[in-house]
Amino acid sequence: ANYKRVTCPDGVNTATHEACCAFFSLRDDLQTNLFEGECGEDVHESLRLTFHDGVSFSKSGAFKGDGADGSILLFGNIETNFSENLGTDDGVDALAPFLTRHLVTAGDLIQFAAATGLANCPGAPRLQFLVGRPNATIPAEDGAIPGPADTVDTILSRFADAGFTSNEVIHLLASHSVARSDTIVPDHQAVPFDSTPFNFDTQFFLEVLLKGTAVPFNRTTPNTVGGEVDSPLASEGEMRLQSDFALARDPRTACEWQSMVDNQFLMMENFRTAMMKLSVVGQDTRKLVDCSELIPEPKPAVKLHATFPAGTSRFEVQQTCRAPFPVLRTDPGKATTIPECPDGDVNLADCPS
Ligand code: HEM
Ligand SMILES: [Ca+2]
Ligand SMILES: [Mn+2]
Repeated sequence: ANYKRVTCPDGVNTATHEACCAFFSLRDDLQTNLFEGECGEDVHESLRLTFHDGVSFSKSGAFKGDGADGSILLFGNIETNFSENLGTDDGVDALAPFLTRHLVTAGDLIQFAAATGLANCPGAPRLQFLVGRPNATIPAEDGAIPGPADTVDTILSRFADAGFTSNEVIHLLASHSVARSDTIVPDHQAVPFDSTPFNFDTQFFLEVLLKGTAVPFNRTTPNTVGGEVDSPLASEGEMRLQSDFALARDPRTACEWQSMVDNQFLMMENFRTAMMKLSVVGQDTRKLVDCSELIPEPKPAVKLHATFPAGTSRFEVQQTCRAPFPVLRTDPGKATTIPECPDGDVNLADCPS
């Protein structure tokens, strides 16, 4: 019965299964020495690794690899060079030391770092966490991860081959509510995808639906090769991915996308459920042990309702789904700068650590 708890070798903690014991000290180490209790860059990068590790899997056999097996950490010198994995070397470099300090597998480490770190993001769901993914023995293959310049057809078929429905693809993109690009805008890092990159809120789903007008940093044209299109908040420093733009408007996915605008709890539940799947792609779940008890209770949402950023309104919504659009307030005043640090600071150079 599951009420029996084991005492861990550390003599302090108890757990439902001894396989969970290694994660107490890992959790403290990650929170203290990497995430610092915040929803910052290292949390975002860790969360992104779950995608680049897991979606390399292929049901059809078109690509070799065992999915959420930690291959991107263990074969980082190979996989981080794939063009769609541009920028993942940051997350790999950040997590690698934890692999040597703790007796856990690389696949478990990626999922644990993502779930633990995400709990620092206000409004995030508490993710399931299973233990026991064997270490990857081979690297993933190049070409398996869809990129931001890809068509909706390409993206949906690649995700389908990894085991995901089109609805689940949209659910996973809630991750882009806590996301910034380091590689697409030339000479700029940490360029956000929504106006609240440190909050797991529905602003992302709203803002991607607004009419794009320009690209950030006074450039004249988007980096289309890099998958960039015009953003609605260029003067605030926000950018937009072509893939997000297209998925928000495609007849196959637009209604699923719109359904999460101003629906915090639906977005949380959708993401939690889709992440249960992403975290075990290619794995035999019968051999995994549930250690979800190790995942902290996430910070509550600070902004329950989506708002039109100052200067925008429902007239800028490019709606292709026929369902009624939620009625939202517009932020008062003039457009404000998007914070660059989790503590609200607007200068990247001043972020802690
Ligand atoms: C259609 C599929 C997807 C595409 C084309 C895509 C593309 C991208 C791109 C181009 C970046 C910016 C990387 C950089 O320049 O630093 C990014 C960032 C990010 N992506 Fe995705 N992504 C997709 C799906 C996902 C999924 C499924 C997840 C996780 C569940 C995810 C999580 C993230 C996160 C958290 C970041 C931010 C990383 C950071 O701030 O450092 N993405 N994505
Ligand atoms: Ca956000
Ligand atoms: Mn980054």
